[in-house]
Amino acid sequence: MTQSDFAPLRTERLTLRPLGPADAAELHRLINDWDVVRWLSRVPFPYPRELADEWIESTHRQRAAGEAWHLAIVGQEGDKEVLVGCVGLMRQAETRHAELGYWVGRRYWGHGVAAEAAGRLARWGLANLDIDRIVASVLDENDRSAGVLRRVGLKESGTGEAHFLARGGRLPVRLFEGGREEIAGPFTEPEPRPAPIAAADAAPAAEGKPLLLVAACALVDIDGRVLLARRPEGKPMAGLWEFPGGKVEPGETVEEALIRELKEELAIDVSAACLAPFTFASHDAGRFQLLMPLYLCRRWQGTLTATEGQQLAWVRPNKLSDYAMPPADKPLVAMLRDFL
Ligand SMILES: Nc1nc2c([nH]c(=O)n2[C@H]2C[C@H](O)[C@@H](COP(=O)(O)OP(=O)(O)OP(=O)(O)O)O2)c(=O)[nH]1
Repeated sequence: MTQSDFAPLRTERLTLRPLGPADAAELHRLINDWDVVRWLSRVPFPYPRELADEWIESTHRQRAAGEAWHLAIVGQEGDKEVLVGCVGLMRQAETRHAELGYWVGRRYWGHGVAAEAAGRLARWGLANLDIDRIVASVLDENDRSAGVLRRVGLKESGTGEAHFLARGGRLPVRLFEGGREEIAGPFTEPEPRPAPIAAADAAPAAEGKPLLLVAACALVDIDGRVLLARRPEGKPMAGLWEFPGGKVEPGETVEEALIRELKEELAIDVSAACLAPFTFASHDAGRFQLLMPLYLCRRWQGTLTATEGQQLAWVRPNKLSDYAMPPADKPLVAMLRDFL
């Protein structure tokens, strides 16, 4: 397993990348420090030099197995890249959550490095892993780390106990957790555009909210499977699976918008004649009312490609509910399952 199995994640000041054998000496120098280790539950003190090599090796195995993503936090000092600390996500498959952990070398404290790195990895995890929540815990008196978690968007949810290896016993911890809405951003669009129905005599949307018209399509393949696409990191509801499509732009018909979106997102050509109206979603999305006609389409031209790097999945109708989807889509899934 090489470092290239994971594309580095970047933030304004940092790079999060897999650890390599060449990081071991510096990692050991940074972590073999009581002021760092005393806050960490699974790390011994003193920290043996060989453990750095063994642990780095194990991070590759865990990533390959889809169990944990431990990454180096790398910063820039002049034109030199320096190891600053580590950040990790450990997945709990049964409960669809991942535990967030991090540490930063003492000389890099006080610059917001931990929140920047942990926030990036948490958002990446929610958008790309099969998880719905991020959890974390901090030693009771670790206010600094509690502040980091709050900045990432996690909320304090209770108390517990954890074993602290270097302290040789169980100690009280504060528990934190957060989901997509808190960590990856609000579920609503940042700037609701004016309702596409702009005519003075158009019916006002519920409660006078702006209406967001979104065209969506269930592409159905020869085996009766439906295509779902995963909303990428950075968009509202990142990590949820949806029907391909997008907002209807001013001046477009719903079909024109869908044909454009399917071309942009999937590189396929669909003709209006192949778009069969199926049903629609009408959903109160907070600041706007979402109105989403859903079409069925079984014929298209071109090789279906994820042009925006989004994850795609062909899903049997009876498996659709295994995929986390936006709340507006829930009734559509049931209807599709009955129909297909
Ligand atoms: N395409 C699609 N959008 C959905 C579904 N369910 C659902 O709630 N939505 C919502 C999410 C967004 O608020 C809105 C679609 O917006 P979008 O951001 O995907 O649209 P777009 O492709 O035009 O994106 P952009 O150019 O603004 O980035 O509709 C669905 O199944 N498919």
